[in-house]
Amino acid sequence: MEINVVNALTYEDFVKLFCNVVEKCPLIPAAIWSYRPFKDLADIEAHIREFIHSLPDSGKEGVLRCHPDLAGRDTQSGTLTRESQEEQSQAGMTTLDSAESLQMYRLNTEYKERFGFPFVICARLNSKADIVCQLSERLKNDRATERERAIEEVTKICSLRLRNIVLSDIQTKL
Ligand SMILES: NC(=O)NC1=NC(=O)NC1=O
Repeated sequence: MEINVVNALTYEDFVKLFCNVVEKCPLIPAAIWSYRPFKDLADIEAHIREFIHSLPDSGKEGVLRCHPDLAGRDTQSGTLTRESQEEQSQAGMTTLDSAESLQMYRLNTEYKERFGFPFVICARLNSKADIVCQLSERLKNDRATERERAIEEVTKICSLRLRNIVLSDIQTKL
């Protein structure tokens, strides 16, 4: 899809297209619409990254809290967003055996109790083993370090979701 097609979108169509590039945070495309016309896809990504990095710590933690746990309640009950469902199933999070599920539940719970927000990682770029390893490793971080690390993962998830939209045919998305 040409960037000039994106730039020509009405506000409503722009937000409808990009509403979930950051999980359950339609405020973000609603806000960056003000920066059109965009030079290219990287320009859209840069504005989203800038918006998130300019948030106060509470805002960043709010963005993180909008993410469903990996292999969590939403995954079990099938209430994930389409994007999360695809990402989690691709990382093997939807076909864990009972021991793996219990391990993810315990690690996610420990992580949330320690940091006050859920563990977030770009599932498309990690295997099941990577995710367990990262979750165990990142538990050792201090809160400020881990908040930034998790936000880094949010921007990776966002970049992949943006590419998926912009590099596919826009007409099928509206
Ligand atoms: N807690 C999470 O990391 N959730 C997710 N990561 C993804 O890439 N998709 C998700 O739903």
